[in-house]
Amino acid sequence: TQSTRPQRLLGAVQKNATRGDPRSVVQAIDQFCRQKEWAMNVGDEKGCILDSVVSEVNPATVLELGTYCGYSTVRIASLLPPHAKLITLEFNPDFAAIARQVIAWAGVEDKVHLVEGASGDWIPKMTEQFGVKTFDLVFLDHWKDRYLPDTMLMEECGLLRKGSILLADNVICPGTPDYLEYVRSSLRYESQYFKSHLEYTKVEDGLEKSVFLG
Ligand SMILES: O=C(NC/C=C/[C@H]1O[C@@H](n2cnc3cncnc32)[C@H](O)[C@@H]1O)c1cc([N+](=O)[O-])cc(O)c1O
Ligand SMILES: [Mg+2]
Repeated sequence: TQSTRPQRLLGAVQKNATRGDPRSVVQAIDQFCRQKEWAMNVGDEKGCILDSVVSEVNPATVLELGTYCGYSTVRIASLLPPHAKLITLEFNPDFAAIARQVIAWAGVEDKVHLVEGASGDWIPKMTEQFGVKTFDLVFLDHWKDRYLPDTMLMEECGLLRKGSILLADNVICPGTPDYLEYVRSSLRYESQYFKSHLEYTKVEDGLEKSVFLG
């Protein structure tokens, strides 16, 4: 039977990356996406901005919405201090299965908790299920029409504290207009746009970094 793109991406990781070396996994995926098949990873250019925000925040608790194949999961996890926890939500079981293997190949599984399920169902259960009170950093990269409702849900569930950082991918392409309007106009956020390009292309895209002011 035909393989899927995520399966071919995993194959490229197992062929070209060194087990236990997260940066080589990131590099292998970027090479696969540039030379073989485009895939919706945050990519190398926006990935550097992601890296700088993660390093600056030095978070103890991170939530990622939309694991896909685990590219940004591995990128973030490779920069986390010991004992830090990254919870990543993915509701597509096929993508989750690939991501688990990518995360394992990178050797960062001890820092990552991949939850197979929908953000809308799991955000209200974060505290009771994982003992997380608030998130220091949230990376939004799932369906673009879920960014705003899930942000409001995180606020309602008390998962954001004064200083929590939201970092959102694709605010230009494919675009998240309602989310962008909200974080840029709300008095409860201080927002900043990092201009970049859509992964592996010359099309404009960027990341929006929003600090929750409490
Ligand atoms: O559509 C894009 N991303 C959607 C990503 C979606 C991923 O998050 C999961 N998901 C969705 N809601 C979920 C709720 N809960 C859990 N997982 C969820 C989906 O199963 C998928 O694995 C996208 C598109 C382009 N593009 O150029 O077209 C570029 C990008 O960088 C992108 O991120
Ligand atoms: Mg994206």
